[in-house]
Amino acid sequence: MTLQRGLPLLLQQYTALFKKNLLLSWRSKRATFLQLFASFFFILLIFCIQAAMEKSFASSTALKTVTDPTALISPPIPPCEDKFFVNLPCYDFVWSGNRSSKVTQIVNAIMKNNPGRSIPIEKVRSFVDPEAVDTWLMANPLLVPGALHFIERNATVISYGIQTNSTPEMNRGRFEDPTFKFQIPLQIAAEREIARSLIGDPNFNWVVGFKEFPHPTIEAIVALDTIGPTFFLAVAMFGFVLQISSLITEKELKLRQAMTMMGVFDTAYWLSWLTWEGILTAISALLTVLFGMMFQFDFFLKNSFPVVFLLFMLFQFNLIGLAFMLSAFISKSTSATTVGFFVFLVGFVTQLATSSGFPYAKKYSRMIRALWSLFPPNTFSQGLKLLADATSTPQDPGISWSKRAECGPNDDTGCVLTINDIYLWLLGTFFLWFVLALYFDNITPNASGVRKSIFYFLKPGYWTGKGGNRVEEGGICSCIGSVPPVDHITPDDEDVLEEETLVKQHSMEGLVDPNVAVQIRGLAKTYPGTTKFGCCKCKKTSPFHALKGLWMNIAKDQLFCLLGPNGAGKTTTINCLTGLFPVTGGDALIYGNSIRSSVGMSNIRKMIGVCPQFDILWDALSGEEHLKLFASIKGLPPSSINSMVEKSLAEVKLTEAGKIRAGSYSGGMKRRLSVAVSLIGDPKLVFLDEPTTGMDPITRRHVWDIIQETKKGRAIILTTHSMEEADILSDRIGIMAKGRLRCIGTSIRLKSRFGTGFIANISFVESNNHNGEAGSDSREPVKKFFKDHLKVKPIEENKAFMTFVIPHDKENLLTSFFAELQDREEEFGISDIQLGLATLEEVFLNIARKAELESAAVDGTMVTLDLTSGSSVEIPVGARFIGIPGTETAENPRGVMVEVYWQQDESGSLCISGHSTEMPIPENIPVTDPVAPGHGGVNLLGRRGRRQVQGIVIDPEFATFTRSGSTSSRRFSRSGSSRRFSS
Ligand SMILES: Nc1ncnc2c1ncn2[C@@H]1O[C@H](COP(=O)(O)OP(=O)(O)OP(=O)(O)O)[C@@H](O)[C@H]1O
Repeated sequence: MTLQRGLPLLLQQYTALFKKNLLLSWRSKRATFLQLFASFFFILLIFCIQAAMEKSFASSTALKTVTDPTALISPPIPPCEDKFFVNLPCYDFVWSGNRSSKVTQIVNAIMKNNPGRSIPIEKVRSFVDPEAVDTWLMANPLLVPGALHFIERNATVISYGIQTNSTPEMNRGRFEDPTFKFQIPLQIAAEREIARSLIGDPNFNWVVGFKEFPHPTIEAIVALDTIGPTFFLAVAMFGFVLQISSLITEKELKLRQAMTMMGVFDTAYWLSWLTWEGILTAISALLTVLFGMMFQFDFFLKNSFPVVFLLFMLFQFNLIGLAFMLSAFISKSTSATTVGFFVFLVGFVTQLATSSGFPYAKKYSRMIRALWSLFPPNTFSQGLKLLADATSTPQDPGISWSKRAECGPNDDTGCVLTINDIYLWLLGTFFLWFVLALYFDNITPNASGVRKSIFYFLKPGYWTGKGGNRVEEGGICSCIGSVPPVDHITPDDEDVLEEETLVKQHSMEGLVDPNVAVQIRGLAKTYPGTTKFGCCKCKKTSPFHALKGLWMNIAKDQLFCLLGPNGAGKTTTINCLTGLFPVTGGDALIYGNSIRSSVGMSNIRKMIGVCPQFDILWDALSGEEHLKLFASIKGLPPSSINSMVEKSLAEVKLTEAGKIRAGSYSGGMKRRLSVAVSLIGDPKLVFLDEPTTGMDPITRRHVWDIIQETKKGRAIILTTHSMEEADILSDRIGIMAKGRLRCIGTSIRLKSRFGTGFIANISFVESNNHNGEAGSDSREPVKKFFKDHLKVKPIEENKAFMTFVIPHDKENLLTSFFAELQDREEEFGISDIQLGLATLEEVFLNIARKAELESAAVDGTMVTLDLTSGSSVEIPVGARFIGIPGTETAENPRGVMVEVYWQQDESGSLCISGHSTEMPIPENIPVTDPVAPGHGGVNLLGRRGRRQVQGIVIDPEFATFTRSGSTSSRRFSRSGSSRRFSS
């Protein structure tokens, strides 16, 4: 099948990714609804706030057109309780000058003649002079709204003064003007009653009226002006947070990494997000303007539609660019809301400063304005201000499209920025964010801690596609220490050495065997140690050699199984081969393409399929959609995608579930889908990293069938922790430990070379009373037969069967031995004889133990073996047979020993699971102590502070003893390759 390349592939990827984005938004309806319709709720809120404000200012005639103003005629002195803020009991007014009887009469007349209400005596208080009033006021705050001070100068002159608080008061949105409410009524009353007193006519008519000018509406209440910037920033935050969260989720779940492995173009990835977010932003801005018009805001009605729409759209689009850039620095999708909240808070504060005039006025320097305008909420806030100013009074016509580059009539900033300038700023800063987003995306470490160099764009190869995609490790702010070289160790295993020699020979001769799919040439990977400089401390990690030089060939049409304990370097090998990690040394050729060259790697990506250890799935997409997406990314011809996807789903038995979202799949279904993804596009080389993890036995068998089927015509590299899986599926197995290949070959070869030997299972006929003998006695002859001929005892026995382990060195005796045993089956009461090789699990454990032992020898790692006898000895990690010092007796002149059983803990390290019963150390067994010379009885300080004895290490090569029981339960599986001797 010819895969798409170049521009058609870019377009195909772009379309598929765009569709993926659309589906993700569609599937998270609530979030998308909020992103699009949040403006409705905020505009409704602004509308309500505006209505409330208009209500509280209803008495203000500035908000109305006044053609026939009504006069305010001789307003009465109001009761003091009407004052907004007053302490009770209060006084309607106080006065001074009470030594004058004339003045007292005048005040009495004021109280009596107050229009509409006589003022009672207890509501008025008199004083001698103004100083006495001041002293009283000082001691009794908020008890009276005003004071009158009278002085009788002579018979025809009475002076008066008024004392009131002139500060207007606000209470719950109402406004109290002390001049009109208290001062003027007091003034009119005082003047009226002084005049009547002087004239001597108590009914003298004294009427004073107040009337404002007729006027049109002078001002409008624009709530949008004050709260608009904050509210619209909040609206834009929904899109911002969702965008950051989508991008980071794809990074966090390594979906981005998986797409990269499949050869996605960065351009297609970013453009697909940009277009989709552009569409959402445009719809959201359009809805904002329409809702604003629906609620009859002058801001939206008077300013021309494109002017307002463009401001909202460019602002939200700009924030999306900012989200792209910030996403490069965030590694957890849960942080998206925190980042959104932080940006909102900063925006809120800077918008407050902007609305107070900073720095968009001539008095501020251009530089400050430019820096301030980099943050989108600031320019947006200024844009809103310009549009709000242009509609602040009913007479203002708003800004039309043609006048967008002109300063408005109400512009009090000295015209430093027009709405058109704001568009240009928002557009310019968007491109700045976008370019920075691409740059930081490349130079900040991805989920695997890999990034490009900070000057990657300066390398010509980056632009020509020939190089420049090289990746390195460590954070931008971390210094990578020098990487110590890996010592080359000649493998001690003959098969590994042979493989290495063959590959080296091919490599030197420049030969590539046509049957070889992958040739690994001394692949080495060292994770660099880094030094991170924090504010108070310096964090150092040392370099770690994860791969120490791998040499091997993996043939076409072959399934190669890579086994090894946790941390052996299997995933690292796969990550290096798939180009996710840069290699430190060596190389690998995949169908002749070097993984060290970018061109080679881009060719390799087209011919590989990868099923990583983790599931590369979007919860919201169905199985079918996943396969279609990855098929498009790989460049399958569009016409073949549907049929290919159907076939793949059928292969992994997901046809029924194909339309269901992957989020509701079980763990096994997800793994099967990941396997299907790796096989899409008929890749020539497939990497399966623990593909059956988490599957039930039935599903696992099914996936094995799929793998068996797909083996034809392609190479598969499989890693697994299931020995059964490796045994069944693999053509060849390599076992790695501590970054090195420890053995390589077919399953049978490994079992025969590294297993304990042969396992013989003898089953007995049901009647245990054969030949008249009873109970276990009936089996004694069989035991004796094994002991006499092969010198082995049973490792397990019960009524029905016995199990013997026969060492390899007895192999030449086996044919005649089993022939005789078969002949005497009836005599021994045997119903079935099975002979098998040791299991792969045993091989694996032996190799892992050996590697641990080696590493313990280098590191000197010792552990304490607590013996059932109560004593304890220090032994090297991984040692199998241990002699106990000080146990020499006349009967056992060499002392006793135990076999130590090991298992791996959660971190993959070996730990003791038990030991056998003590047995005599046979004659002529060499004993070695790899850790401390002068073995046997070296005294060490034990973990409880006691002196502890170091055990004697006995070389397992010579330790061909039979086991006679153990302190831990050990089961020997009777599966594996076996020869069957059946009666
Ligand atoms: N990015 C990294 N930085 C530093 N060390 C790492 C990094 N990735 C892996 N390692 C180390 O490299 C070693 C090999 O890891 P790797 O994941 O290849 O092992 P593995 O054989 O695949 O193990 P498993 O069976 O658990 O998947 C481990 O000790 C691991 O801690």
